[in-house]
Amino acid sequence: MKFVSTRGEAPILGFSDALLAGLARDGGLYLPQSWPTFSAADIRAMRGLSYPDLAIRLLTPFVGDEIPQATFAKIVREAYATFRHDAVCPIVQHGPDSYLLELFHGPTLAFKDVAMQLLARLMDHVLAERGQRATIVGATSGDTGGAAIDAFAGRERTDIFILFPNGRVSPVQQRQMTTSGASNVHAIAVEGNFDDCQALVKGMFNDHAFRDRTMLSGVNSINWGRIMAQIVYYFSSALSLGAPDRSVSFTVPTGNFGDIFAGYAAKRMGLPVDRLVIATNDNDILARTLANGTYETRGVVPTTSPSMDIQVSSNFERLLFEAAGRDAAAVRGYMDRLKQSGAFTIADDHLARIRAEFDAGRSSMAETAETMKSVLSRNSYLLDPHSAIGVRVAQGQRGASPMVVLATAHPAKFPDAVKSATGIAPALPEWLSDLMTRPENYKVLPSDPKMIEDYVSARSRAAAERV
Ligand SMILES: Cc1ncc(COP(=O)(O)O)c(C=O)c1O
Ligand SMILES: N[C@@H](CCOP(=O)(O)O)C(=O)O
Repeated sequence: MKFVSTRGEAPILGFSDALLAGLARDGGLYLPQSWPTFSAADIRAMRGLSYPDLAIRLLTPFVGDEIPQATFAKIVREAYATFRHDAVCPIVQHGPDSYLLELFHGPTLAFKDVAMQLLARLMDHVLAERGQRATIVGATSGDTGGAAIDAFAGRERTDIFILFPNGRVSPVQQRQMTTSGASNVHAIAVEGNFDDCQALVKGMFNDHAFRDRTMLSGVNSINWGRIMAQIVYYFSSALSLGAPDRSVSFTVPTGNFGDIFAGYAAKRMGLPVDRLVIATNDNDILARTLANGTYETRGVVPTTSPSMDIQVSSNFERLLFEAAGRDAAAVRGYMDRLKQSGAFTIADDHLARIRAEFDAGRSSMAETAETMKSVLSRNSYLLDPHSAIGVRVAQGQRGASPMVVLATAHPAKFPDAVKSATGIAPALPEWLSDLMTRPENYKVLPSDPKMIEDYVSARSRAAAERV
């Protein structure tokens, strides 16, 4: 399997190189050159597989022979042994034909663990085989950072630098990033919002001299390895609801568009997915784009679902590439207009293809709080604010297929928002019970590309080896 950039001007890479590259050298995002597909009979034969076995079956076509099958299987099993639920990503029913896909049973209580536990082990393996070190950079609105730090802490071949918006993540999220104590972990509180952090990370990738000197690699969903791993739970949940003999719809709390793009990938691979519904908070750029065809950035508004306080939704570029019939020049045109004027209008035929697969809705902070309260009184189920956005938006959808809402985080990550909506302060699980008293270690830096690069460069062992 080879991987191509959405902008068509970067080298075509094999799996291991795409994994280490993160962002393509032309600023684009890697995608498989063609989608591996599974027939209905293939999918039927997946029924009853454990989550790790399903992951091995679905992901092997992407990995190919670059990692020996037995090694890949061992890595997958180790990654999912870190989860506290036997099913890894269980589904629970919360209404007639309505289900929640619980993605928060990993070490840091958010869906990011599903991909990150696998990605860290895969990168470690590839780096060890090559005898190399890498410098990992990531931007986070709260959950990616904690998951990445948990997965990479203490790993000999990587130094990890996570940029988070100072004062805009929940206290639990902040401490998951700042209390690891591992010497290869560097948490950086940036004076700015998530989009600033993401722009700084992309800027480091686009500075090719810096990129090459530090052996830069990324763990945001710009990395294909992240999306790939997230495909599996679309299959696992749909299989348990009768796929491939029944179609299933999904509503996905969305920010950077990585999670829902994994649902789109699952559909391309043969899973009978009916509708993919984008659920946004007040930062509703994607809901507006689907409604009026213009992708237009506005200022980020802080909300009670901080992980989704995002305007520049990176993975939408992958969808544009697909909707444009994989026309990289069209994607470059859209991205140039975004850079120049903060907006672009999607061509009618591209928009029609997007609307054929996706719907979108928005939940305000008041609606989200009201949903947390009503689901608690109706189902005795405590939602986190991000999952509540999914539930709220799904309520406005009508269709013949069962609706699965992705429950992307545990309520204990956002105790203030949950308490103010429901009166209940959710407790952290026992393995995190001392989190709020552990000593913190992080650096506050301005949103200044040069200062961030200098900070990373001075602490990167991969860069030191190149001096
Ligand atoms: C809890 C939670 N829900 C939803 C999202 C949105 O996911 P995505 O960025 O993949 O669209 C995020 C972060 O991205 C998150 O942390
Ligand atoms: N919500 C995310 C934002 C980064 O998204 P990613 O999926 O591209 O890593 C977070 O919690 O950091």
